[in-house]
Amino acid sequence: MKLKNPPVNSLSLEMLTELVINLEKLENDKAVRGLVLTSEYPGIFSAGLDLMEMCGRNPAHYAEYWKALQEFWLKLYQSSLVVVAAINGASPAGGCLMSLICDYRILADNPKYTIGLNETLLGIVAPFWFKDTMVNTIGHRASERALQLGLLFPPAEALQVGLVDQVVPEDKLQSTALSVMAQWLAIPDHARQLTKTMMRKPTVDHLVKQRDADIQNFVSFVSRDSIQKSLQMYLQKLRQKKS
Ligand SMILES: CCC/C=C/C(=O)SCCNC(=O)CCNC(=O)[C@H](O)C(C)(C)COP(=O)([O-])OP(=O)([O-])OC[C@H]1O[C@@H](n2cnc3c(N)ncnc32)[C@H](O)[C@@H]1OP(=O)([O-])[O-]
Repeated sequence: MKLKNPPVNSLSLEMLTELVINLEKLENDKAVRGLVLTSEYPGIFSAGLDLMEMCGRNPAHYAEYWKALQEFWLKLYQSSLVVVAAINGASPAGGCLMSLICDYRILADNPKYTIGLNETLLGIVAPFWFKDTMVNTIGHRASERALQLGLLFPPAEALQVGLVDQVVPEDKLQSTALSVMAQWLAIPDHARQLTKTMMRKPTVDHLVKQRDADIQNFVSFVSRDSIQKSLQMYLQKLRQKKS
């Protein structure tokens, strides 16, 4: 599956909805057992959550957006398919989250392709289920440091901390993803799927139990004037960088 939402594959409401629909289609297709997730635009895997969905909208919109994000996370994190992320570009914040909920991550070796949960740099806070997903991947201490500092790791560091499983030359990314997929598909589906469920259930339950409270929390957080100001300033910085 190639992510294709120009210019930066941000996770807009529409994009999240499409992703969930397409995942469902693939999961219902008995001929499909695995999915390689990559970007149509080499250089950018995904810029993460769409800042335009979080700026200057009303509370009902924020609630709808957050619910769609939760839905996507729940769907992909619990997918019966083997999901390999072939990360061919920058992967900040929600882009990193999307890779973390796959089963295996391969990052193309390019110093510009950084990955991490950088929310604090925007003056916002990664929610507990982003944090849980990261802790499950790289452990508590490394997550605490990465989250507080909003670290975006270049490939060698991402590999060292365990945020990705492999770093390969850019032209080997797709072939590596396919050989990793073959290795995972050699395992009987039912045993692998039950094991995945067993490993991920506590993290899933944590969110499922608090879904509504988490939505309320996001809505009141993102509606604050101070947060709106931080997000606007960050967007302005992105635009200035461009000019
Ligand atoms: C509690 C909440 C938790 C939050 C989690 C998140 O994921 S928060 C998200 C955290 N995400 C980040 O911190 C990542 C921020 N983004 C980046 O760091 C870079 O865009 C890049 C490295 C992804 C690509 O670099 P590049 O030099 O190739 O591209 P460029 O920089 O020139 O951008 C092109 C256009 O896209 C625009 N735009 C960009 N991102 C977003 C976005 N997320 N959304 C919407 N729009 C976005 C940008 O403004 C510009 O628009 P313009 O001026 O044409 O109207």
